[in-house]
Amino acid sequence: MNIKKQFIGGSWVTSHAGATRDIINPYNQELVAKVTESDESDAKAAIMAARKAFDQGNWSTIPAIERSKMVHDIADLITRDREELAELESLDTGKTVEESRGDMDDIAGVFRYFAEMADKDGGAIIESPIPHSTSRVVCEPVGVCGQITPWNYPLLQASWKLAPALAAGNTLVMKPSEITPLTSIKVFELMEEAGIPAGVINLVLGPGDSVGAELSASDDVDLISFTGGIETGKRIMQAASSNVKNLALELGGKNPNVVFADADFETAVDQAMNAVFFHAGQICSAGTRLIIEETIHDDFVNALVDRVQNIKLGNGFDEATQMGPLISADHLNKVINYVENGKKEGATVAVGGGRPDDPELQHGFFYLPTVLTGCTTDMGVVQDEGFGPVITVETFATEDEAIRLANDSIYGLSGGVFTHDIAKAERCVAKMRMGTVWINDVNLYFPQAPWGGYKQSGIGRELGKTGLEEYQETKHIFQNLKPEPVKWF
Ligand SMILES: NC(=O)c1ccc[n+]([C@@H]2O[C@H](COP(=O)([O-])OP(=O)(O)OC[C@H]3O[C@@H](n4cnc5c(N)ncnc54)[C@H](O)[C@@H]3O)[C@@H](O)[C@H]2O)c1
Ligand SMILES: C[N+](C)(C)CC=O
Repeated sequence: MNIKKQFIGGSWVTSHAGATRDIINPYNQELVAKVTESDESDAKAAIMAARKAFDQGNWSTIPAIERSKMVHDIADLITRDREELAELESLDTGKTVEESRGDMDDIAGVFRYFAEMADKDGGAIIESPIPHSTSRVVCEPVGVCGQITPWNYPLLQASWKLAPALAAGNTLVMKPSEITPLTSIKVFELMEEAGIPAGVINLVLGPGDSVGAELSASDDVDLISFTGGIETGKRIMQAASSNVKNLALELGGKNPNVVFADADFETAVDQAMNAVFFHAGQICSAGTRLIIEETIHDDFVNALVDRVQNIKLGNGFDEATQMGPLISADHLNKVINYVENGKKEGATVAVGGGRPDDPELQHGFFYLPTVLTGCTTDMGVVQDEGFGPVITVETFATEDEAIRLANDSIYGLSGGVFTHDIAKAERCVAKMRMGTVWINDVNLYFPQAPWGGYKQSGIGRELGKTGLEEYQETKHIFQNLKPEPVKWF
């Protein structure tokens, strides 16, 4: 089996130490690929390549329209190789190929969106309050960007960083999750094919505590953009303080989905499932906290249980499969313990609550879609991000109580409200402390709208205009048109 390599300074190279890592299919634990395993010295080499390319200016100073064209070309290549990319993503993560195909379309859309933005805004003229002067603002690239991504949406999360960084004229070093590097490797091949100059894009493959830590701490990195867990985010924030790097953090969520009794019942049940069981709940914005008006609790839970027990688990490559496995044995154990703790805290398992019996699923990291009732905000299972196919159910009697429960979290990534009463929905939305709130829908995101968290769900916003601005420095340029001595001294 060929060993997949890292990409440094325009060349595909094996790691300095020669170590390798096996990439495993979480559906059956079969070997999918072998990749080179980078270490700190590889990260340093990649940072130096990005630094040199930035300082030479052969990307940052070319006309923005040329950058725009090349970022468009990357989108076209992703569309050309959509099926191959989708299959790689499913082999690596276990998610259904149908979901992966949707991801690839979203990813191509992200590159197109930022390609369009690259040459649209040349800055602004300011009305100077000083006579005989001009004042203007221009945007420049930040410099060398370190980009660290998680395993749950490997290429989607990478695209939210790669596309705006390139559009804005930066150079970069990306480190995907060591568990799921395959689509990132492939997209670096496509970016090379699109003609991105050597040194502008660099890819290192390896663990977070060495390679990722080097990117976060290096004085030659100007910005670190991280998507992943809250504890890692805190470590990166500390490391980034070494040279006061620009910092963007997209962290976890424990997202409420508030359902009022006047909501369309079928839709709310259906969407409560979509909120949490896509990709086996391994979604930062999964609606894992169902908060239902108490008058409909029993009917709602019964309807949910009826449907949840029919979710078809299996191989993501099988058209009939609705939910794949969890990412790894470690993560499966974490979800098992999370539910067991919930039971000890007093939660009741309405459906699921363990591994499936099906002999065909025994080699994969499967966990049954699970509904826990009788939950309260003081429980760990309600407060902690389990990152599995597990939904907790709480009830409320009044609108104020619903909002209080929804906001009772250290996180603030996203939330949903289901009601026919638009005024009530707007009142709730205004009080919900989250970066994204959906009314009568769940889990929607698109390149035009910003994405990010309140509270401990992160710092900054990806996507939208703000997604480009994260990769830009703003410079004010003042010019005195009638210079003469001031004679203050
Ligand atoms: N807010 C969002 O948009 C968003 C999107 C996707 C995932 N997430 C979050 O990601 C988490 C799941 O992903 P994960 O388990 O891969 O997260 P993780 O924090 O374990 O790892 C994420 C990345 O950080 C690297 N890393 C680990 N330790 C590091 C260190 N000390 N320094 C630098 N890098 C380090 C890892 O190698 C990986 O590439 C969940 O909490 C989820 O909510 C958030
Ligand atoms: C940001 N999103 C929803 C695409 C993936 C979160 O894990």
